[in-house]
Amino acid sequence: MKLKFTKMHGLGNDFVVLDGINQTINLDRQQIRQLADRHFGIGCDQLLLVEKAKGQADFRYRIFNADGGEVEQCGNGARCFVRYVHDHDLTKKSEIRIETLSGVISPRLERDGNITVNMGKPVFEPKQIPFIADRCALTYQLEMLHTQVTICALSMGNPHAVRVVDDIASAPVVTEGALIEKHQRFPNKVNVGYMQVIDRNHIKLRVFERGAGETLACGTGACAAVVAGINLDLLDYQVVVSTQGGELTISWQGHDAPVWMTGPAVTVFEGEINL
Ligand SMILES: N[C@H](CCC[C@H](N)C(=O)O)C(=O)O
Repeated sequence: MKLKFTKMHGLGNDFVVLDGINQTINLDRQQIRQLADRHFGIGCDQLLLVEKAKGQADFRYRIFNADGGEVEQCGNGARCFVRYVHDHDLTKKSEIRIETLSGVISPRLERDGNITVNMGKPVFEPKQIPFIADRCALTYQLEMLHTQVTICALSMGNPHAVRVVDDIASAPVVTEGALIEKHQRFPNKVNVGYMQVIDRNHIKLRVFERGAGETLACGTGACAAVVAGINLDLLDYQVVVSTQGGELTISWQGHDAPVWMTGPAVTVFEGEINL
């Protein structure tokens, strides 16, 4: 099967984007893993599928991690999605509504080339983790680590666990992140963010992503970290998030307000692959 694809990234979080409107796409988990493989395939953190909307939105947006699992949300991917549908003449609108497994989000192309996305409302998930939730901070014994770890567990449509650390460079992102990702406290596994607070309007962030490992940037992870930081009274309502791949601007007014994310989206190349 010949498959046309577009290679894109949002701050180095990279994607294979497929047009499921003008070509029929039926990939199984193994085929997605193969496309995402950086040696035997194209290579990406996530595969994004553009489809016709099922409801009133403009498009359906499906997201698959490099391990082949389909997930609820991807923030960097949402910015690439709107850039893609514009560049491929699938829409003339500068703001679109896209259906995801966790609801409808609306990315908007800005005049400066950046993209702003209403990422929806954060949800704190004490109910899913049987521990006493002190605001959003859950302190519990991580059996595998035999240490006391304090995290904020919340959802941006996809699950996130956020830790505040003093030094992002030495944070145990790959070792501890891999353990928390699959910890039994998170029945659907979890994305693990490590946040260093620089000041009330600036953090540094690294994320060990569920189903992909550490990525250069994570959009929903940036949203989750800012929400957690505001909730812990460490941050003001608008924050620059410095990731290894570049900067995102995240804002959240608190309570029932949605989280807003602004950042870039880049097309690297178009290609075709025999699968
Ligand atoms: N690994 C995530 C999906 C991709 C999220 C990330 N790439 C973003 O930009 O939000 C999960 O399993 O929920």
